[in-house]
Amino acid sequence: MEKQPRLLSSKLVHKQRQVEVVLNSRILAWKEIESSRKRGSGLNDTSGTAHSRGVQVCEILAVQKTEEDESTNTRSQKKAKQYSLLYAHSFTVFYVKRTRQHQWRCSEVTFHCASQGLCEQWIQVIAEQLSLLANRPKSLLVYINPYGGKQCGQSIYEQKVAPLFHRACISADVIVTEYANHARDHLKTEANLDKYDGVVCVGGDGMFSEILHGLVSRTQTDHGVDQNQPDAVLVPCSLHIGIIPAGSTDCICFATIGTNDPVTSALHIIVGDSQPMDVCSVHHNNVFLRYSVSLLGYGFYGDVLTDSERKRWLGPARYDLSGVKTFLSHNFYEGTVSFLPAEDTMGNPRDKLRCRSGCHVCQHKPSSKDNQWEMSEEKEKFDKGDSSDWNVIHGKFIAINAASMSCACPRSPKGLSPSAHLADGTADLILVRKCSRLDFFRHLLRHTNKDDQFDHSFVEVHRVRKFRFQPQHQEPVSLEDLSETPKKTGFSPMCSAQTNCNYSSIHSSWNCDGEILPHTAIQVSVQCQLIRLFARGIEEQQPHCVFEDPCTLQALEPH
Ligand SMILES: Nc1ncnc2c1ncn2[C@@H]1O[C@H](COP(=O)(O)OP(=O)(O)OP(=O)(O)O)[C@@H](O)[C@H]1O
Repeated sequence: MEKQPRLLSSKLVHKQRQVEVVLNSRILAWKEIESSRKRGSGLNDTSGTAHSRGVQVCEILAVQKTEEDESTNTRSQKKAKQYSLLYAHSFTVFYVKRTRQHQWRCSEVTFHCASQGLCEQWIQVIAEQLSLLANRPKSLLVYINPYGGKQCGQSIYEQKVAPLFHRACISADVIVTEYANHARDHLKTEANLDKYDGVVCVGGDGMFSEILHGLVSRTQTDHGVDQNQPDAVLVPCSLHIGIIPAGSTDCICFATIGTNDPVTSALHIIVGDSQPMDVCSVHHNNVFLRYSVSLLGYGFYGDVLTDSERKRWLGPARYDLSGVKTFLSHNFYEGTVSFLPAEDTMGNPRDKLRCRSGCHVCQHKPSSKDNQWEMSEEKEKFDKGDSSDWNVIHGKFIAINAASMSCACPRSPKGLSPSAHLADGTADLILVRKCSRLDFFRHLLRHTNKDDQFDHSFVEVHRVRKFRFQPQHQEPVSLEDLSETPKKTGFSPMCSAQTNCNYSSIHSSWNCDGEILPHTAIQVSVQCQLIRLFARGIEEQQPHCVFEDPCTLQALEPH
Protein backbone atom coordinates (compact mmCIF):
# COMPACT_ATOMS: atom_id res chain seq x y z
CA MET A 1 0.00 0.00 0.00
CA GLU A 2 1.47 3.32 -1.05
CA LYS A 3 2.27 5.61 1.85
CA GLN A 4 0.42 8.92 1.66
CA PRO A 5 2.23 12.15 2.63
CA ARG A 6 0.96 13.83 5.77
CA LEU A 7 -1.09 16.96 5.21
CA LEU A 8 -1.20 17.93 8.86
CA SER A 9 -0.22 16.43 12.19
CA SER A 10 -0.57 17.90 15.70
CA LYS A 11 -0.79 16.97 19.34
CA LEU A 12 -4.38 17.64 20.33
CA VAL A 13 -6.68 16.50 23.13
CA HIS A 14 -9.52 14.03 22.71
CA LYS A 15 -11.68 12.91 25.66
CA GLN A 16 -9.21 14.43 28.11
CA ARG A 17 -6.34 12.45 26.67
CA GLN A 18 -3.49 13.77 24.61
CA VAL A 19 -3.53 12.32 21.13
CA GLU A 20 -1.42 12.63 18.07
CA VAL A 21 -3.71 13.45 15.15
CA VAL A 22 -2.58 12.90 11.57
CA LEU A 23 -4.32 13.67 8.29
CA ASN A 24 -3.31 12.43 4.87
CA SER A 25 -5.44 12.43 1.73
CA ARG A 26 -7.04 9.10 2.69
CA ILE A 27 -7.14 8.86 6.48
CA LEU A 28 -7.71 10.97 9.54
CA ALA A 29 -6.01 9.01 12.33
CA TRP A 30 -5.40 9.65 16.01
CA LYS A 31 -3.49 7.80 18.68
CA GLU A 32 -3.06 8.33 22.39
CA ILE A 33 0.34 9.60 23.29
CA GLU A 34 2.20 7.07 25.46
CA SER A 35 0.76 6.83 28.94
CA SER A 36 4.08 7.44 30.71
CA ARG A 37 4.28 10.89 29.18
CA LYS A 38 0.82 11.79 30.40
CA ARG A 39 1.42 11.19 34.09
CA GLY A 40 1.47 14.45 35.96
CA SER A 41 -0.05 16.29 33.01
CA GLY A 42 -3.50 16.29 34.60
CA LEU A 43 -4.91 14.23 31.74
CA ASN A 44 -6.66 10.91 32.26
CA ASP A 45 -4.73 7.68 32.00
CA THR A 46 -6.90 4.64 32.34
CA SER A 47 -5.71 1.88 30.07
CA GLY A 48 -2.00 2.37 29.76
CA THR A 49 -2.19 1.17 26.14
CA ALA A 50 -2.04 3.46 23.16
CA HIS A 51 -5.14 3.03 20.94
CA SER A 52 -5.01 4.16 17.37
CA ARG A 53 -8.17 5.03 15.55
CA GLY A 54 -8.94 6.42 12.17
CA VAL A 55 -11.62 7.24 9.68
CA GLN A 56 -11.37 7.32 5.92
CA VAL A 57 -11.55 10.83 4.50
CA CYS A 58 -14.15 9.66 1.96
CA GLU A 59 -16.40 8.71 4.89
CA ILE A 60 -16.09 12.02 6.71
CA LEU A 61 -19.40 13.83 6.40
CA ALA A 62 -18.45 17.25 7.71
CA VAL A 63 -16.10 19.17 9.96
CA GLN A 64 -17.06 22.18 12.03
CA LYS A 65 -16.09 24.31 14.99
CA THR A 66 -17.53 22.71 18.12
CA GLU A 67 -20.46 24.38 19.81
CA GLU A 68 -19.38 24.66 23.46
CA ASP A 69 -21.63 22.90 25.95
CA GLU A 70 -22.01 25.29 28.92
CA SER A 71 -23.41 22.74 31.36
CA THR A 72 -20.71 21.61 33.77
CA ASN A 73 -22.71 19.87 36.41
CA THR A 74 -21.02 16.52 36.82
CA ARG A 75 -17.61 15.98 38.33
CA SER A 76 -16.10 14.79 35.09
CA GLN A 77 -17.51 17.82 33.28
CA LYS A 78 -15.97 20.14 35.86
CA LYS A 79 -12.63 18.41 35.37
CA ALA A 80 -13.09 18.69 31.63
CA LYS A 81 -13.67 22.40 32.04
CA GLN A 82 -10.38 22.79 33.94
CA TYR A 83 -8.29 21.38 31.15
CA SER A 84 -10.46 22.94 28.49
CA LEU A 85 -9.03 26.26 29.63
CA LEU A 86 -5.71 24.95 28.38
CA TYR A 87 -7.22 23.56 25.15
CA ALA A 88 -9.96 26.10 24.63
CA HIS A 89 -10.60 25.67 20.90
CA SER A 90 -12.17 22.59 19.47
CA PHE A 91 -13.50 21.12 16.23
CA THR A 92 -15.76 18.14 15.55
CA VAL A 93 -15.46 15.67 12.70
CA PHE A 94 -18.68 13.86 11.69
CA TYR A 95 -18.14 10.51 10.00
CA VAL A 96 -19.83 7.30 8.93
CA LYS A 97 -19.95 4.55 11.53
CA ARG A 98 -21.04 1.07 10.58
CA THR A 99 -23.38 -0.67 12.97
CA ARG A 100 -25.25 -3.96 12.70
CA GLN A 101 -26.77 -5.38 9.52
CA HIS A 102 -25.37 -2.90 7.02
CA GLN A 103 -26.72 0.07 8.92
CA TRP A 104 -24.71 3.28 8.96
CA ARG A 105 -24.87 6.03 11.55
CA CYS A 106 -23.38 9.51 11.82
CA SER A 107 -20.74 9.44 14.55
CA GLU A 108 -18.54 12.28 15.74
CA VAL A 109 -15.17 12.90 17.30
CA THR A 110 -14.07 16.18 18.89
CA PHE A 111 -10.48 17.41 19.18
CA HIS A 112 -9.37 20.26 21.42
CA CYS A 113 -6.54 22.55 20.37
CA ALA A 114 -4.33 24.91 22.34
CA SER A 115 -4.77 27.80 19.92
CA GLN A 116 -7.53 29.16 17.74
CA GLY A 117 -5.16 29.29 14.78
CA LEU A 118 -4.42 25.57 15.03
CA CYS A 119 -8.14 24.75 15.36
CA GLU A 120 -8.98 26.78 12.27
CA GLN A 121 -6.11 25.22 10.35
CA TRP A 122 -7.47 21.74 11.05
CA ILE A 123 -10.99 22.70 10.00
CA GLN A 124 -9.70 24.28 6.81
CA VAL A 125 -7.43 21.40 5.78
CA ILE A 126 -10.10 18.75 6.41
CA ALA A 127 -12.72 20.84 4.58
CA GLU A 128 -10.34 21.20 1.65
CA GLN A 129 -9.96 17.44 1.42
CA LEU A 130 -13.73 17.02 1.47
CA SER A 131 -14.13 19.57 -1.30
CA LEU A 132 -11.83 17.46 -3.47
CA LEU A 133 -14.30 14.54 -3.36
CA ALA A 134 -15.90 15.32 -6.71
CA ASN A 135 -18.56 12.60 -6.54
CA ARG A 136 -20.36 14.20 -3.58
CA PRO A 137 -23.70 15.84 -4.40
CA LYS A 138 -24.16 19.50 -3.51
CA SER A 139 -27.67 20.04 -4.79
CA LEU A 140 -30.54 17.53 -4.84
CA LEU A 141 -34.11 17.39 -6.06
CA VAL A 142 -36.22 15.49 -3.53
CA TYR A 143 -39.66 13.97 -4.19
CA ILE A 144 -41.65 12.80 -1.18
CA ASN A 145 -44.69 10.54 -1.48
CA PRO A 146 -46.69 11.49 1.61
CA TYR A 147 -48.95 8.44 1.19
CA GLY A 148 -46.35 5.67 0.75
CA GLY A 149 -46.10 2.88 3.33
CA LYS A 150 -47.32 4.07 6.73
CA GLN A 151 -47.68 7.63 5.36
CA CYS A 152 -44.54 8.77 7.21
CA GLY A 153 -42.49 9.89 4.18
CA GLN A 154 -42.56 13.55 5.09
CA SER A 155 -41.65 13.11 8.75
CA ILE A 156 -38.94 10.58 7.90
CA TYR A 157 -37.39 13.12 5.54
CA GLU A 158 -37.72 16.10 7.87
CA GLN A 159 -36.55 14.37 11.04
CA LYS A 160 -33.94 11.89 9.85
CA VAL A 161 -32.65 13.01 6.47
CA ALA A 162 -32.85 16.81 6.16
CA PRO A 163 -30.64 17.46 9.27
CA LEU A 164 -27.91 15.23 7.79
CA PHE A 165 -28.10 16.97 4.40
CA HIS A 166 -27.88 20.30 6.22
CA ARG A 167 -24.83 19.18 8.20
CA ALA A 168 -23.14 18.08 4.96
CA CYS A 169 -24.00 21.43 3.31
CA ILE A 170 -26.22 19.80 0.67
CA SER A 171 -29.04 21.99 -0.59
CA ALA A 172 -32.31 20.27 -1.41
CA ASP A 173 -35.39 21.39 -3.31
CA VAL A 174 -38.29 19.36 -1.94
CA ILE A 175 -41.50 18.48 -3.77
CA VAL A 176 -44.21 16.68 -1.81
CA THR A 177 -46.23 14.87 -4.45
CA GLU A 178 -49.92 15.67 -4.75
CA TYR A 179 -51.06 12.79 -6.94
CA ALA A 180 -49.79 9.55 -8.47
CA ASN A 181 -47.28 10.20 -11.29
CA HIS A 182 -46.70 13.79 -10.14
CA ALA A 183 -42.95 13.11 -9.68
CA ARG A 184 -42.70 11.21 -13.00
CA ASP A 185 -44.37 13.94 -15.02
CA HIS A 186 -42.47 16.73 -13.30
CA LEU A 187 -39.17 15.00 -14.09
CA LYS A 188 -40.21 14.26 -17.66
CA THR A 189 -41.09 17.78 -18.63
CA GLU A 190 -40.71 20.54 -16.05
CA ALA A 191 -37.75 19.94 -13.77
CA ASN A 192 -34.64 22.02 -14.47
CA LEU A 193 -32.24 19.11 -14.07
CA ASP A 194 -29.10 21.14 -14.81
CA LYS A 195 -29.33 22.55 -11.30
CA TYR A 196 -28.97 19.20 -9.56
CA ASP A 197 -26.46 16.44 -8.88
CA GLY A 198 -29.10 13.88 -8.09
CA VAL A 199 -32.75 13.05 -7.57
CA VAL A 200 -33.96 11.59 -4.27
CA CYS A 201 -37.07 9.50 -3.92
CA VAL A 202 -38.74 9.27 -0.50
CA GLY A 203 -41.20 6.39 -0.76
CA GLY A 204 -41.45 2.74 -1.76
CA ASP A 205 -40.75 0.77 -4.92
CA GLY A 206 -43.74 2.33 -6.70
CA MET A 207 -42.36 5.79 -6.08
CA PHE A 208 -38.89 4.69 -7.22
CA SER A 209 -40.46 3.42 -10.42
CA GLU A 210 -41.98 6.88 -11.01
CA ILE A 211 -38.56 8.52 -10.62
CA LEU A 212 -36.98 5.87 -12.88
CA HIS A 213 -39.53 6.42 -15.63
CA GLY A 214 -39.36 10.21 -15.34
CA LEU A 215 -35.58 10.38 -15.43
CA VAL A 216 -35.00 7.76 -18.14
CA SER A 217 -37.72 9.21 -20.39
CA ARG A 218 -36.40 12.74 -19.92
CA THR A 219 -32.86 11.62 -20.78
CA GLN A 220 -34.02 9.89 -23.97
CA THR A 221 -36.15 12.87 -25.03
CA ASP A 222 -33.24 15.26 -24.41
CA HIS A 223 -31.02 13.04 -26.60
CA GLY A 224 -33.59 12.39 -29.33
CA VAL A 225 -33.86 8.65 -28.64
CA ASP A 226 -37.17 6.99 -29.55
CA GLN A 227 -38.18 4.79 -26.61
CA ASN A 228 -40.67 2.93 -28.79
CA GLN A 229 -37.84 1.25 -30.69
CA PRO A 230 -37.17 -2.02 -28.84
CA ASP A 231 -33.61 -2.13 -30.21
CA ALA A 232 -32.74 1.49 -29.44
CA VAL A 233 -29.61 1.82 -27.31
CA LEU A 234 -30.79 4.09 -24.52
CA VAL A 235 -28.65 6.94 -23.19
CA PRO A 236 -27.59 6.46 -19.55
CA CYS A 237 -28.96 9.02 -17.09
CA SER A 238 -26.40 11.50 -15.82
CA LEU A 239 -28.10 12.18 -12.48
CA HIS A 240 -27.83 9.68 -9.64
CA ILE A 241 -30.96 8.47 -7.86
CA GLY A 242 -31.10 8.19 -4.07
CA ILE A 243 -33.75 6.12 -2.32
CA ILE A 244 -34.95 7.00 1.18
CA PRO A 245 -37.10 3.97 2.05
CA ALA A 246 -40.59 5.00 3.19
CA GLY A 247 -42.90 2.52 1.48
CA SER A 248 -44.50 -0.80 2.30
CA THR A 249 -42.14 -2.51 -0.17
CA ASP A 250 -38.59 -1.13 -0.40
CA CYS A 251 -36.88 -3.96 -2.29
CA ILE A 252 -34.70 -1.79 -4.55
CA CYS A 253 -33.25 -0.01 -1.53
CA PHE A 254 -32.64 -3.35 0.27
CA ALA A 255 -30.94 -4.86 -2.80
CA THR A 256 -28.54 -1.96 -3.29
CA ILE A 257 -27.72 -1.01 0.31
CA GLY A 258 -28.52 -4.14 2.31
CA THR A 259 -30.99 -2.53 4.70
CA ASN A 260 -34.14 -0.44 4.66
CA ASP A 261 -33.05 2.38 6.89
CA PRO A 262 -33.52 6.07 5.98
CA VAL A 263 -30.41 7.28 7.86
CA THR A 264 -28.18 4.73 6.11
CA SER A 265 -29.61 5.77 2.74
CA ALA A 266 -29.04 9.46 3.51
CA LEU A 267 -25.41 8.77 4.41
CA HIS A 268 -24.81 6.84 1.17
CA ILE A 269 -26.18 9.88 -0.68
CA ILE A 270 -23.96 12.32 1.24
CA VAL A 271 -20.73 10.39 0.57
CA GLY A 272 -21.72 10.24 -3.12
CA ASP A 273 -21.73 6.48 -3.51
CA SER A 274 -22.39 5.21 -7.00
CA GLN A 275 -24.00 1.88 -7.93
CA PRO A 276 -24.73 1.32 -11.63
CA MET A 277 -27.89 -0.58 -12.39
CA ASP A 278 -29.35 -2.37 -15.41
CA VAL A 279 -32.85 -1.49 -16.55
CA CYS A 280 -35.08 -3.74 -18.70
CA SER A 281 -37.13 -1.98 -21.35
CA VAL A 282 -40.43 -3.73 -22.08
CA HIS A 283 -42.24 -3.36 -25.42
CA HIS A 284 -45.34 -4.75 -27.09
CA ASN A 285 -45.44 -4.62 -30.90
CA ASN A 286 -42.88 -1.82 -31.07
CA VAL A 287 -44.70 0.24 -28.47
CA PHE A 288 -42.88 1.02 -25.23
CA LEU A 289 -44.71 -0.26 -22.14
CA ARG A 290 -42.52 0.12 -19.02
CA TYR A 291 -39.08 -0.14 -17.49
CA SER A 292 -38.22 -2.77 -14.90
CA VAL A 293 -35.25 -3.09 -12.55
CA SER A 294 -36.16 -6.09 -10.43
CA LEU A 295 -38.80 -8.66 -11.44
CA LEU A 296 -40.83 -9.35 -14.54
CA GLY A 297 -43.09 -12.26 -13.63
CA TYR A 298 -45.78 -14.00 -15.69
CA GLY A 299 -47.97 -16.78 -14.27
CA PHE A 300 -47.57 -17.19 -10.54
CA TYR A 301 -46.23 -13.72 -9.65
CA GLY A 302 -48.51 -12.01 -12.17
CA ASP A 303 -51.52 -13.77 -10.68
CA VAL A 304 -50.48 -12.95 -7.10
CA LEU A 305 -50.24 -9.25 -8.00
CA THR A 306 -53.53 -9.21 -9.92
CA ASP A 307 -55.32 -10.82 -6.99
CA SER A 308 -53.63 -8.66 -4.35
CA GLU A 309 -54.59 -5.47 -6.17
CA ARG A 310 -58.23 -6.38 -5.51
CA LYS A 311 -57.44 -6.67 -1.80
CA ARG A 312 -55.57 -3.41 -1.22
CA TRP A 313 -57.80 -2.69 1.76
CA LEU A 314 -56.08 -5.59 3.56
CA GLY A 315 -52.70 -3.77 3.63
CA PRO A 316 -49.44 -5.73 3.26
CA ALA A 317 -51.21 -8.94 4.44
CA ARG A 318 -52.84 -9.07 0.99
CA TYR A 319 -49.62 -10.44 -0.54
CA ASP A 320 -49.67 -13.50 1.78
CA LEU A 321 -53.34 -14.14 1.21
CA SER A 322 -53.09 -13.78 -2.57
CA GLY A 323 -49.96 -15.93 -2.56
CA VAL A 324 -51.77 -18.80 -0.85
CA LYS A 325 -54.81 -18.43 -3.08
CA THR A 326 -52.72 -18.34 -6.27
CA PHE A 327 -50.71 -21.35 -5.12
CA LEU A 328 -53.89 -23.35 -4.54
CA SER A 329 -55.29 -22.28 -7.93
CA HIS A 330 -52.20 -23.89 -9.50
CA ASN A 331 -52.71 -22.41 -12.95
CA PHE A 332 -50.37 -22.93 -15.85
CA TYR A 333 -50.10 -20.98 -19.08
CA GLU A 334 -49.03 -22.03 -22.55
CA GLY A 335 -46.79 -19.94 -24.73
CA THR A 336 -43.43 -19.48 -26.44
CA VAL A 337 -40.40 -17.96 -24.77
CA SER A 338 -37.49 -16.87 -27.00
CA PHE A 339 -34.29 -15.54 -25.53
CA LEU A 340 -30.84 -14.31 -26.47
CA PRO A 341 -28.40 -15.98 -24.04
CA ALA A 342 -25.65 -13.91 -22.45
CA GLU A 343 -22.66 -16.02 -23.33
CA ASP A 344 -19.81 -13.63 -22.68
CA THR A 345 -20.45 -12.93 -19.00
CA MET A 346 -18.23 -14.09 -16.16
CA GLY A 347 -20.99 -15.59 -14.07
CA ASN A 348 -23.97 -17.88 -14.51
CA PRO A 349 -27.23 -18.08 -12.56
CA ARG A 350 -26.18 -21.19 -10.63
CA ASP A 351 -22.73 -20.11 -9.50
CA LYS A 352 -22.05 -18.76 -6.07
CA LEU A 353 -20.82 -15.35 -7.25
CA ARG A 354 -23.16 -13.10 -5.31
CA CYS A 355 -23.46 -9.49 -6.46
CA ARG A 356 -21.85 -7.49 -3.68
CA SER A 357 -20.16 -4.14 -3.28
CA GLY A 358 -17.39 -3.83 -5.92
CA CYS A 359 -18.78 -6.90 -7.79
CA HIS A 360 -16.22 -8.31 -10.27
CA VAL A 361 -18.89 -9.70 -12.58
CA CYS A 362 -20.54 -6.28 -12.99
CA GLN A 363 -17.15 -4.58 -13.44
CA HIS A 364 -16.15 -7.11 -16.10
CA LYS A 365 -19.31 -6.60 -18.08
CA PRO A 366 -18.67 -4.78 -21.38
CA SER A 367 -20.78 -1.69 -20.89
CA SER A 368 -22.06 0.69 -23.54
CA LYS A 369 -18.99 2.79 -22.76
CA ASP A 370 -16.73 -0.01 -23.97
CA ASN A 371 -15.93 1.09 -27.50
CA GLN A 372 -14.31 -2.15 -28.59
CA TRP A 373 -17.37 -4.15 -27.76
CA GLU A 374 -19.58 -1.44 -29.22
CA MET A 375 -17.86 -1.88 -32.59
CA SER A 376 -17.73 -5.66 -32.59
CA GLU A 377 -19.75 -7.97 -34.77
CA GLU A 378 -21.17 -9.57 -31.69
CA LYS A 379 -22.70 -6.28 -30.63
CA GLU A 380 -24.12 -5.74 -34.11
CA LYS A 381 -25.79 -9.13 -34.00
CA PHE A 382 -26.96 -8.45 -30.48
CA ASP A 383 -28.61 -5.19 -31.48
CA LYS A 384 -30.25 -6.67 -34.55
CA GLY A 385 -31.45 -9.64 -32.52
CA ASP A 386 -29.95 -12.06 -35.06
CA SER A 387 -32.38 -14.97 -34.81
CA SER A 388 -29.70 -17.66 -35.20
CA ASP A 389 -28.50 -16.88 -31.68
CA TRP A 390 -31.93 -17.03 -30.13
CA ASN A 391 -33.24 -20.06 -28.22
CA VAL A 392 -36.93 -20.86 -28.50
CA ILE A 393 -38.89 -22.85 -25.92
CA HIS A 394 -42.55 -23.69 -26.26
CA GLY A 395 -44.34 -25.08 -23.24
CA LYS A 396 -46.80 -24.89 -20.41
CA PHE A 397 -45.48 -22.77 -17.58
CA ILE A 398 -46.55 -22.16 -14.01
CA ALA A 399 -44.20 -19.21 -13.83
CA ILE A 400 -41.92 -17.27 -16.14
CA ASN A 401 -39.70 -14.90 -14.14
CA ALA A 402 -37.00 -12.55 -15.32
CA ALA A 403 -34.89 -11.29 -12.42
CA SER A 404 -32.60 -8.33 -13.17
CA MET A 405 -31.30 -8.54 -9.60
CA SER A 406 -31.48 -11.21 -6.90
CA CYS A 407 -34.81 -9.74 -5.72
CA ALA A 408 -33.71 -10.46 -2.16
CA CYS A 409 -35.80 -8.72 0.46
CA PRO A 410 -36.36 -9.20 4.19
CA ARG A 411 -39.08 -11.79 3.39
CA SER A 412 -36.92 -13.75 0.95
CA PRO A 413 -33.27 -13.19 1.95
CA LYS A 414 -31.88 -15.26 -0.98
CA GLY A 415 -34.28 -13.85 -3.53
CA LEU A 416 -35.64 -15.32 -6.75
CA SER A 417 -32.22 -15.60 -8.35
CA PRO A 418 -29.52 -15.37 -5.67
CA SER A 419 -26.64 -14.88 -8.14
CA ALA A 420 -28.30 -12.33 -10.44
CA HIS A 421 -26.31 -9.11 -10.84
CA LEU A 422 -27.30 -5.49 -10.54
CA ALA A 423 -25.21 -4.20 -13.41
CA ASP A 424 -23.85 -6.95 -15.71
CA GLY A 425 -26.26 -6.23 -18.58
CA THR A 426 -28.23 -9.46 -18.11
CA ALA A 427 -31.35 -10.87 -16.48
CA ASP A 428 -31.90 -14.40 -15.16
CA LEU A 429 -34.84 -15.97 -16.99
CA ILE A 430 -36.43 -18.65 -14.81
CA LEU A 431 -38.92 -21.02 -16.42
CA VAL A 432 -41.04 -23.16 -14.11
CA ARG A 433 -42.85 -25.71 -16.24
CA LYS A 434 -46.15 -27.35 -15.44
CA CYS A 435 -45.63 -29.69 -12.47
CA SER A 436 -47.57 -31.05 -9.51
CA ARG A 437 -48.64 -28.74 -6.69
CA LEU A 438 -46.28 -30.59 -4.36
CA ASP A 439 -43.31 -30.09 -6.70
CA PHE A 440 -44.11 -26.40 -7.09
CA PHE A 441 -44.35 -26.10 -3.31
CA ARG A 442 -40.93 -27.75 -2.98
CA HIS A 443 -39.55 -25.24 -5.47
CA LEU A 444 -41.07 -22.26 -3.60
CA LEU A 445 -39.80 -23.59 -0.27
CA ARG A 446 -36.24 -23.56 -1.58
CA HIS A 447 -36.39 -19.76 -1.83
CA THR A 448 -36.30 -19.71 1.95
CA ASN A 449 -33.65 -22.37 2.69
CA LYS A 450 -30.14 -23.16 1.50
CA ASP A 451 -31.12 -25.62 -1.25
CA ASP A 452 -30.75 -24.72 -4.92
CA GLN A 453 -34.19 -23.65 -6.16
CA PHE A 454 -33.14 -24.37 -9.76
CA ASP A 455 -32.26 -28.01 -9.06
CA HIS A 456 -35.59 -29.47 -10.23
CA SER A 457 -36.36 -31.21 -13.52
CA PHE A 458 -39.23 -28.78 -14.17
CA VAL A 459 -37.16 -25.62 -13.57
CA GLU A 460 -34.63 -24.10 -15.94
CA VAL A 461 -32.72 -20.87 -15.69
CA HIS A 462 -30.88 -18.90 -18.38
CA ARG A 463 -28.84 -15.71 -18.19
CA VAL A 464 -30.15 -13.55 -21.02
CA ARG A 465 -29.74 -10.16 -22.69
CA LYS A 466 -33.15 -10.10 -24.36
CA PHE A 467 -36.27 -12.23 -24.36
CA ARG A 468 -39.73 -12.35 -25.85
CA PHE A 469 -42.93 -14.04 -24.79
CA GLN A 470 -45.83 -14.94 -27.01
CA PRO A 471 -48.89 -16.51 -25.35
CA GLN A 472 -50.34 -19.54 -27.13
CA HIS A 473 -53.63 -17.82 -27.73
CA GLN A 474 -53.93 -14.39 -29.26
CA GLU A 475 -54.57 -11.70 -26.68
CA PRO A 476 -57.16 -8.99 -27.25
CA VAL A 477 -55.88 -5.59 -28.37
CA SER A 478 -55.43 -4.53 -24.76
CA LEU A 479 -56.11 -6.12 -21.40
CA GLU A 480 -58.21 -3.07 -20.63
CA ASP A 481 -60.65 -4.41 -23.24
CA LEU A 482 -61.25 -7.26 -20.84
CA SER A 483 -62.81 -5.18 -18.14
CA GLU A 484 -66.13 -6.85 -18.88
CA THR A 485 -64.67 -10.34 -18.69
CA PRO A 486 -65.41 -11.83 -15.28
CA LYS A 487 -62.18 -12.68 -13.46
CA LYS A 488 -61.81 -16.11 -12.00
CA THR A 489 -62.40 -15.99 -8.29
CA GLY A 490 -62.44 -19.45 -6.74
CA PHE A 491 -59.87 -22.23 -6.75
CA SER A 492 -60.71 -23.54 -10.19
CA PRO A 493 -59.29 -26.83 -11.42
CA MET A 494 -56.33 -26.91 -13.77
CA CYS A 495 -57.26 -25.64 -17.17
CA SER A 496 -56.25 -28.41 -19.55
CA ALA A 497 -58.64 -27.74 -22.44
CA GLN A 498 -57.64 -24.13 -22.49
CA THR A 499 -59.57 -22.99 -25.52
CA ASN A 500 -62.78 -23.66 -23.59
CA CYS A 501 -61.72 -21.51 -20.68
CA ASN A 502 -62.31 -17.82 -20.24
CA TYR A 503 -59.54 -15.32 -20.95
CA SER A 504 -58.13 -15.14 -17.46
CA SER A 505 -57.63 -18.92 -17.45
CA ILE A 506 -55.52 -18.96 -20.58
CA HIS A 507 -53.59 -15.74 -19.99
CA SER A 508 -51.87 -14.53 -16.89
CA SER A 509 -50.55 -10.96 -16.56
CA TRP A 510 -47.02 -9.65 -16.36
CA ASN A 511 -46.01 -8.33 -12.98
CA CYS A 512 -43.49 -5.60 -13.85
CA ASP A 513 -41.86 -4.43 -10.58
CA GLY A 514 -45.26 -4.53 -8.89
CA GLU A 515 -47.30 -3.05 -11.74
CA ILE A 516 -49.53 -5.06 -14.07
CA LEU A 517 -48.65 -4.70 -17.75
CA PRO A 518 -51.52 -4.18 -20.19
CA HIS A 519 -50.21 -6.85 -22.62
CA THR A 520 -49.00 -10.42 -22.35
CA ALA A 521 -46.98 -10.60 -25.60
CA ILE A 522 -43.82 -8.66 -24.77
CA GLN A 523 -40.25 -8.02 -25.91
CA VAL A 524 -37.68 -7.30 -23.21
CA SER A 525 -34.20 -5.89 -23.60
CA VAL A 526 -31.69 -5.39 -20.78
CA GLN A 527 -30.14 -1.92 -20.96
CA CYS A 528 -26.76 -2.23 -19.30
CA GLN A 529 -26.02 0.25 -16.49
CA LEU A 530 -28.66 2.71 -17.62
CA ILE A 531 -28.98 4.37 -14.22
CA ARG A 532 -26.82 4.98 -11.17
CA LEU A 533 -27.96 4.97 -7.58
CA PHE A 534 -26.41 6.66 -4.57
CA ALA A 535 -25.50 3.22 -3.18
CA ARG A 536 -22.54 0.82 -3.26
CA GLY A 537 -24.16 -2.61 -3.30
CA ILE A 538 -24.28 -4.79 -0.22
CA GLU A 539 -20.96 -4.77 1.64
CA GLU A 540 -19.67 -8.31 2.17
CA GLN A 541 -18.24 -7.79 5.63
CA GLN A 542 -18.60 -4.93 7.97
CA PRO A 543 -15.06 -3.53 7.61
CA HIS A 544 -13.37 -2.24 10.75
CA CYS A 545 -13.54 1.40 9.88
CA VAL A 546 -11.76 2.92 12.80
CA PHE A 547 -9.82 0.48 14.94
CA GLU A 548 -6.32 -0.83 14.30
CA ASP A 549 -6.85 -0.69 10.57
CA PRO A 550 -3.55 -1.08 8.61
CA CYS A 551 -4.07 2.25 6.81
CA THR A 552 -4.66 3.95 10.14
CA LEU A 553 -1.47 2.53 11.60
CA GLN A 554 0.48 3.48 8.49
CA ALA A 555 -0.78 7.07 8.66
CA LEU A 556 0.44 7.26 12.24
CA GLU A 557 3.91 5.89 11.54
CA PRO A 558 6.58 8.49 12.25
CA HIS A 559 7.84 10.34 9.17
N1 LIG B 1 -49.44 12.20 -3.61
C1 LIG B 1 -49.75 10.98 -4.04
N2 LIG B 1 -51.03 10.55 -3.98
C2 LIG B 1 -51.37 9.30 -4.38
N3 LIG B 1 -50.51 8.41 -4.89
C3 LIG B 1 -49.22 8.78 -4.97
C4 LIG B 1 -48.78 10.08 -4.56
N4 LIG B 1 -47.44 10.16 -4.76
C5 LIG B 1 -47.07 8.98 -5.29
N5 LIG B 1 -48.12 8.15 -5.41
C6 LIG B 1 -48.15 6.77 -5.91
O1 LIG B 1 -48.25 5.89 -4.80
C7 LIG B 1 -47.79 4.59 -5.19
C8 LIG B 1 -47.22 3.83 -4.02
O2 LIG B 1 -46.19 4.56 -3.49
P1 LIG B 1 -44.92 3.97 -2.76
O3 LIG B 1 -44.23 3.00 -3.61
O4 LIG B 1 -44.14 5.16 -2.29
O5 LIG B 1 -45.52 3.29 -1.47
P2 LIG B 1 -45.81 1.78 -1.09
O6 LIG B 1 -46.58 1.83 0.18
O7 LIG B 1 -44.56 0.99 -1.05
O8 LIG B 1 -46.65 1.31 -2.27
P3 LIG B 1 -47.43 -0.03 -2.51
O9 LIG B 1 -48.82 0.32 -2.11
O10 LIG B 1 -47.24 -0.25 -3.97
O11 LIG B 1 -46.81 -1.09 -1.65
C9 LIG B 1 -46.77 4.85 -6.28
O12 LIG B 1 -47.09 4.05 -7.38
C10 LIG B 1 -46.89 6.34 -6.61
O13 LIG B 1 -47.08 6.50 -8.00
